[in-house]
Amino acid sequence: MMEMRRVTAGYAQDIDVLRDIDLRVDAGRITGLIGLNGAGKSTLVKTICGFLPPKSGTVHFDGQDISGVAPHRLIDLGICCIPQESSLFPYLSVQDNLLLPLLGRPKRFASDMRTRLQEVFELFPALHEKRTDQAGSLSGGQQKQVEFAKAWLQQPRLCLIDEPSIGLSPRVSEEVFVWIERFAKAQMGILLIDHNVRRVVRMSDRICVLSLGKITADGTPADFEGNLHEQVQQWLGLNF
Ligand SMILES: Nc1ncnc2c1ncn2[C@@H]1O[C@H](COP(=O)(O)OP(=O)(O)OP(=O)(O)O)[C@@H](O)[C@H]1O
Repeated sequence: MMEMRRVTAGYAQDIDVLRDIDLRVDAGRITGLIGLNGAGKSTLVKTICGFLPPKSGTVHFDGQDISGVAPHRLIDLGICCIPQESSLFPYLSVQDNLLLPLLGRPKRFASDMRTRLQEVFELFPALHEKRTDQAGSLSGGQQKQVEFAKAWLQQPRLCLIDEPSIGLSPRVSEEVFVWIERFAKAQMGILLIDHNVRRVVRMSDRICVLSLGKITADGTPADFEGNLHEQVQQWLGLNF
Protein backbone atom coordinates (compact mmCIF):
# COMPACT_ATOMS: atom_id res chain seq x y z
CA MET A 1 0.00 0.00 0.00
CA MET A 2 2.75 2.46 0.99
CA GLU A 3 6.32 2.08 -0.06
CA MET A 4 9.37 4.27 0.57
CA ARG A 5 12.10 3.63 -1.95
CA ARG A 6 15.64 4.76 -1.19
CA VAL A 7 14.42 7.88 0.61
CA THR A 8 16.94 10.39 1.87
CA ALA A 9 15.59 13.38 3.82
CA GLY A 10 16.67 16.03 6.30
CA TYR A 11 16.05 19.55 7.52
CA ALA A 12 19.34 21.12 6.39
CA GLN A 13 20.86 20.90 2.95
CA ASP A 14 24.07 19.22 4.06
CA ILE A 15 22.71 16.99 6.87
CA ASP A 16 20.73 13.84 6.05
CA VAL A 17 18.55 12.58 8.91
CA LEU A 18 17.16 9.66 6.86
CA ARG A 19 19.49 7.80 4.53
CA ASP A 20 18.39 5.46 1.76
CA ILE A 21 15.25 4.24 3.52
CA ASP A 22 13.28 1.31 2.08
CA LEU A 23 10.10 0.62 4.03
CA ARG A 24 6.61 -0.64 3.25
CA VAL A 25 3.23 -0.82 4.95
CA ASP A 26 0.52 -3.20 3.70
CA ALA A 27 -3.26 -2.97 4.08
CA GLY A 28 -4.54 -4.49 7.32
CA ARG A 29 -0.98 -4.97 8.59
CA ILE A 30 1.08 -3.26 11.28
CA THR A 31 4.64 -2.25 10.50
CA GLY A 32 6.48 -1.40 13.72
CA LEU A 33 9.37 1.05 13.70
CA ILE A 34 11.76 1.10 16.63
CA GLY A 35 14.90 3.08 17.28
CA LEU A 36 16.74 5.19 19.82
CA ASN A 37 15.85 8.82 20.52
CA GLY A 38 16.99 10.95 17.61
CA ALA A 39 17.24 8.00 15.18
CA GLY A 40 14.84 9.76 12.80
CA LYS A 41 11.51 7.98 13.44
CA SER A 42 9.37 11.15 13.59
CA THR A 43 11.28 12.55 10.61
CA LEU A 44 10.29 9.42 8.67
CA VAL A 45 6.61 10.03 9.51
CA LYS A 46 6.91 13.72 8.50
CA THR A 47 8.44 12.62 5.19
CA ILE A 48 5.53 10.26 4.39
CA CYS A 49 2.97 12.88 5.51
CA GLY A 50 4.32 15.58 3.21
CA PHE A 51 5.69 17.90 5.91
CA LEU A 52 9.24 17.23 4.73
CA PRO A 53 9.81 16.45 1.03
CA PRO A 54 12.46 13.78 0.37
CA LYS A 55 15.78 15.03 -1.00
CA SER A 56 15.92 11.86 -3.10
CA GLY A 57 13.98 8.63 -3.44
CA THR A 58 10.21 8.28 -3.61
CA VAL A 59 7.16 7.59 -1.47
CA HIS A 60 4.43 5.62 -3.26
CA PHE A 61 0.86 5.07 -2.08
CA ASP A 62 -1.26 2.66 -4.06
CA GLY A 63 1.20 2.91 -6.92
CA GLN A 64 0.97 6.72 -7.01
CA ASP A 65 4.06 8.83 -6.33
CA ILE A 66 3.14 11.03 -3.34
CA SER A 67 6.64 12.32 -2.55
CA GLY A 68 6.29 15.85 -1.19
CA VAL A 69 2.50 16.02 -1.73
CA ALA A 70 1.01 18.50 0.79
CA PRO A 71 -0.40 16.98 4.02
CA HIS A 72 -3.98 18.25 3.46
CA ARG A 73 -4.06 16.55 0.04
CA LEU A 74 -2.90 13.29 1.59
CA ILE A 75 -6.00 13.25 3.85
CA ASP A 76 -8.11 13.14 0.69
CA LEU A 77 -6.05 10.16 -0.51
CA GLY A 78 -6.70 8.36 2.80
CA ILE A 79 -3.49 9.00 4.72
CA CYS A 80 -3.79 10.10 8.32
CA CYS A 81 -1.23 10.82 11.02
CA ILE A 82 -1.61 10.63 14.78
CA PRO A 83 1.40 12.67 15.86
CA GLN A 84 3.44 12.35 19.02
CA GLU A 85 2.38 15.82 20.18
CA SER A 86 -1.26 16.81 20.55
CA SER A 87 -2.92 17.90 17.32
CA LEU A 88 -6.03 19.16 19.15
CA PHE A 89 -7.21 22.75 19.46
CA PRO A 90 -7.56 23.09 23.26
CA TYR A 91 -10.25 25.81 23.21
CA LEU A 92 -12.49 24.01 20.71
CA SER A 93 -14.99 21.44 21.92
CA VAL A 94 -14.29 17.72 21.54
CA GLN A 95 -16.93 17.48 18.79
CA ASP A 96 -15.52 20.45 16.85
CA ASN A 97 -12.03 18.94 17.04
CA LEU A 98 -13.41 15.65 15.69
CA LEU A 99 -15.14 17.31 12.77
CA LEU A 100 -12.39 19.76 11.88
CA PRO A 101 -10.51 17.53 9.42
CA LEU A 102 -13.75 16.91 7.51
CA LEU A 103 -14.43 20.61 6.88
CA GLY A 104 -13.77 21.64 3.30
CA ARG A 105 -13.28 18.01 2.31
CA PRO A 106 -15.04 16.45 -0.68
CA LYS A 107 -18.79 15.78 -0.32
CA ARG A 108 -18.29 12.04 0.19
CA PHE A 109 -16.70 12.84 3.59
CA ALA A 110 -19.43 15.25 4.66
CA SER A 111 -22.49 13.20 3.57
CA ASP A 112 -22.33 10.46 6.19
CA MET A 113 -20.67 12.60 8.85
CA ARG A 114 -23.51 12.24 11.36
CA THR A 115 -23.57 8.45 11.07
CA ARG A 116 -19.84 8.26 11.50
CA LEU A 117 -19.87 10.61 14.46
CA GLN A 118 -22.43 8.31 16.06
CA GLU A 119 -20.19 5.32 15.36
CA VAL A 120 -17.21 7.11 16.91
CA PHE A 121 -19.21 7.88 20.06
CA GLU A 122 -20.18 4.20 20.29
CA LEU A 123 -16.51 3.22 20.00
CA PHE A 124 -15.42 5.89 22.49
CA PRO A 125 -18.41 6.35 24.84
CA ALA A 126 -16.45 8.62 27.20
CA LEU A 127 -16.16 11.16 24.40
CA HIS A 128 -19.92 11.33 23.94
CA GLU A 129 -20.26 12.56 27.52
CA LYS A 130 -17.48 15.09 26.97
CA ARG A 131 -18.44 16.17 23.45
CA THR A 132 -19.23 19.78 24.38
CA ASP A 133 -16.24 20.18 26.73
CA GLN A 134 -13.14 22.02 25.58
CA ALA A 135 -10.57 19.46 24.38
CA GLY A 136 -7.90 21.11 26.55
CA SER A 137 -9.88 20.32 29.70
CA LEU A 138 -9.67 16.54 29.12
CA SER A 139 -7.08 14.26 30.73
CA GLY A 140 -4.09 13.07 28.67
CA GLY A 141 -5.73 9.67 28.11
CA GLN A 142 -9.03 11.23 27.03
CA GLN A 143 -7.21 13.58 24.65
CA LYS A 144 -5.51 10.55 23.11
CA GLN A 145 -8.98 9.03 22.61
CA VAL A 146 -9.99 12.19 20.72
CA GLU A 147 -6.90 11.80 18.50
CA PHE A 148 -7.83 8.19 17.66
CA ALA A 149 -11.52 9.04 17.24
CA LYS A 150 -10.59 11.87 14.86
CA ALA A 151 -8.48 9.46 12.82
CA TRP A 152 -11.28 6.84 12.75
CA LEU A 153 -13.73 9.47 11.55
CA GLN A 154 -11.52 10.18 8.54
CA GLN A 155 -11.59 6.46 7.63
CA PRO A 156 -8.00 6.49 6.44
CA ARG A 157 -6.43 3.61 4.55
CA LEU A 158 -2.99 4.34 5.97
CA CYS A 159 -2.51 5.54 9.54
CA LEU A 160 0.88 6.70 10.85
CA ILE A 161 0.99 6.55 14.64
CA ASP A 162 3.91 8.20 16.43
CA GLU A 163 4.55 7.25 20.10
CA PRO A 164 0.87 6.84 21.06
CA SER A 165 1.53 5.58 24.59
CA ILE A 166 3.96 8.26 25.68
CA GLY A 167 2.97 9.85 28.99
CA LEU A 168 -0.01 7.52 29.49
CA SER A 169 -0.66 5.16 32.40
CA PRO A 170 -0.08 1.43 31.67
CA ARG A 171 -3.87 0.84 31.67
CA VAL A 172 -4.59 3.59 29.11
CA SER A 173 -1.57 2.49 27.05
CA GLU A 174 -3.08 -1.00 26.80
CA GLU A 175 -6.34 0.56 25.52
CA VAL A 176 -4.39 2.50 22.90
CA PHE A 177 -2.83 -0.71 21.59
CA VAL A 178 -6.28 -2.33 21.41
CA TRP A 179 -7.53 0.60 19.27
CA ILE A 180 -4.53 0.19 16.96
CA GLU A 181 -5.32 -3.51 16.48
CA ARG A 182 -8.91 -2.51 15.73
CA PHE A 183 -7.71 -0.05 13.08
CA ALA A 184 -5.64 -2.82 11.45
CA LYS A 185 -8.64 -5.20 11.55
CA ALA A 186 -10.58 -2.54 9.62
CA GLN A 187 -7.97 -3.07 6.87
CA MET A 188 -5.99 0.10 7.55
CA GLY A 189 -2.26 -0.12 7.00
CA ILE A 190 -0.49 0.98 10.19
CA LEU A 191 2.98 2.37 10.78
CA LEU A 192 3.51 2.21 14.53
CA ILE A 193 6.32 3.90 16.42
CA ASP A 194 6.50 3.33 20.16
CA HIS A 195 9.11 3.15 22.90
CA ASN A 196 7.40 0.02 24.26
CA VAL A 197 9.61 -2.25 22.15
CA ARG A 198 8.23 -5.49 23.54
CA ARG A 199 4.67 -4.42 22.67
CA VAL A 200 5.63 -3.22 19.17
CA VAL A 201 7.45 -6.47 18.39
CA ARG A 202 4.51 -8.54 19.71
CA MET A 203 1.75 -6.76 17.77
CA SER A 204 3.50 -5.93 14.48
CA ASP A 205 3.48 -8.07 11.35
CA ARG A 206 6.83 -6.58 10.36
CA ILE A 207 9.39 -4.71 12.44
CA CYS A 208 12.05 -2.29 11.23
CA VAL A 209 14.89 -0.95 13.33
CA LEU A 210 16.05 2.58 12.54
CA SER A 211 19.52 3.52 13.67
CA LEU A 212 21.15 6.87 12.85
CA GLY A 213 18.79 7.37 9.93
CA LYS A 214 19.27 3.93 8.36
CA ILE A 215 17.17 0.77 8.51
CA THR A 216 19.54 -1.69 10.18
CA ALA A 217 17.14 -4.62 10.64
CA ASP A 218 13.85 -5.62 9.08
CA GLY A 219 11.89 -8.77 9.82
CA THR A 220 8.89 -10.56 11.29
CA PRO A 221 8.36 -10.95 15.07
CA ALA A 222 9.83 -14.47 14.75
CA ASP A 223 13.03 -12.99 13.30
CA PHE A 224 13.35 -10.84 16.41
CA GLU A 225 13.71 -13.84 18.65
CA GLY A 226 17.06 -15.42 19.36
CA ASN A 227 20.09 -13.52 18.09
CA LEU A 228 18.23 -10.61 16.59
CA HIS A 229 16.33 -10.16 19.85
CA GLU A 230 19.64 -9.79 21.67
CA GLN A 231 20.92 -7.43 19.01
CA VAL A 232 17.91 -5.14 19.37
CA GLN A 233 18.39 -5.15 23.12
CA GLN A 234 21.97 -4.12 22.55
CA TRP A 235 21.11 -1.41 20.00
CA LEU A 236 18.39 0.07 22.14
CA GLY A 237 20.00 -0.51 25.52
CA LEU A 238 16.76 -2.04 26.79
CA ASN A 239 15.78 -5.22 28.55
CA PHE A 240 12.57 -6.66 27.21
N1 LIG B 1 12.50 20.59 12.75
C1 LIG B 1 13.77 20.14 12.85
N2 LIG B 1 14.79 20.90 12.41
C2 LIG B 1 16.07 20.45 12.47
N3 LIG B 1 16.42 19.24 12.97
C3 LIG B 1 15.44 18.45 13.42
C4 LIG B 1 14.06 18.86 13.39
N4 LIG B 1 13.30 17.84 13.92
C5 LIG B 1 14.18 16.87 14.25
N5 LIG B 1 15.44 17.23 13.95
C6 LIG B 1 16.67 16.41 14.17
O1 LIG B 1 16.54 15.22 13.40
C7 LIG B 1 17.07 14.10 14.12
C8 LIG B 1 16.00 13.02 14.21
O2 LIG B 1 14.92 13.52 15.01
P1 LIG B 1 13.54 12.75 15.14
O3 LIG B 1 12.63 13.59 15.95
O4 LIG B 1 13.09 12.32 13.79
O5 LIG B 1 14.01 11.45 15.96
P2 LIG B 1 13.14 10.33 16.69
O6 LIG B 1 13.75 9.01 16.34
O7 LIG B 1 11.70 10.53 16.37
O8 LIG B 1 13.43 10.68 18.22
P3 LIG B 1 12.46 10.52 19.51
O9 LIG B 1 12.36 9.05 19.80
O10 LIG B 1 13.24 11.25 20.58
O11 LIG B 1 11.14 11.18 19.20
C9 LIG B 1 17.55 14.63 15.47
O12 LIG B 1 18.91 14.84 15.40
C10 LIG B 1 16.79 15.94 15.62
O13 LIG B 1 17.52 16.86 16.38
